[in-house]
Amino acid sequence: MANKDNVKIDVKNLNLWYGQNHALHDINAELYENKITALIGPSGCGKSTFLRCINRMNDLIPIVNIKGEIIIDNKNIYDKDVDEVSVRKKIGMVFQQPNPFPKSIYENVAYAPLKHGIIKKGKECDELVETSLIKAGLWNEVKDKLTDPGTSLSGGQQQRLCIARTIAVKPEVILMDEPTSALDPISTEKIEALMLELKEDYSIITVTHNMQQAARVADYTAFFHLGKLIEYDVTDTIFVNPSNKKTEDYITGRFG
Ligand SMILES: Nc1ncnc2c1ncn2[C@@H]1O[C@H](COP(=O)(O)OP(=O)(O)OP(=O)(O)O)[C@@H](O)[C@H]1O
Repeated sequence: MANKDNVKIDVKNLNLWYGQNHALHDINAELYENKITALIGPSGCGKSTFLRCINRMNDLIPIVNIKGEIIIDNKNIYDKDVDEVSVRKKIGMVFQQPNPFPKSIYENVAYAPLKHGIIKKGKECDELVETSLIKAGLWNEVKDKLTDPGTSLSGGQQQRLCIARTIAVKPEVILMDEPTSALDPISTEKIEALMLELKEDYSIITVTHNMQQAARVADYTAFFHLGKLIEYDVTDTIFVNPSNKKTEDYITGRFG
């Protein structure tokens, strides 16, 4: 796959084991800046595992063993001198189930930037909360009730709140693990529109079971099967003219 896009994340010979279970096999891929990359494939093929490698979330699981490199801005994030907290600040994550903190809407967005010392309380913080909520497309719906609990919002609003919370720490990459699978079609549409806006500022990697969603939003699509990256290309090629029979079978619904 030859193109002019800038590489943001370079994955080299990545292997991962959960104890004896070899879950990722020799993954090599260049993921691009200001693009949306969709990870697709049947259940258990390793999509979420791969996604979690990109912000070192698998480090939290004791039985995990990882070999290989993930190079972001010329630095392997698995090098010994890299601490995983700084990685997670740079690489934000949005989960399948919206998971606001049991705090107000305002505090959900302000908590991490205050904790990391990115901003001070007061005007600076108010501004960051506002711009993050605007970018997440939620400001107009919540500006008059910032002290209400985050959990009082609808599921779709909660997911946009989680996106605002992620943006507030100024990441460069946003990982999304099935961000719309718990949402209704209208909320899904809003999140997809938001993803297309956000890619102007961030590189987005998203796991999805929804083929239409991948086709609608992703610039690139990676098809995984049994822990292997079978095919990775621009989305149109994957959906219209895949080179691997397994990809074609999956896309056309013959398995998975
Ligand atoms: N925390 C864990 N501990 C042990 N094994 C795990 C863990 N998480 C995932 N696995 C195993 O790793 C393999 C890949 O799972 P993973 O969740 O990455 O797949 P997936 O493609 O995201 O699946 P799904 O679409 O169902 O979410 C599976 O065999 C799974 O059982």
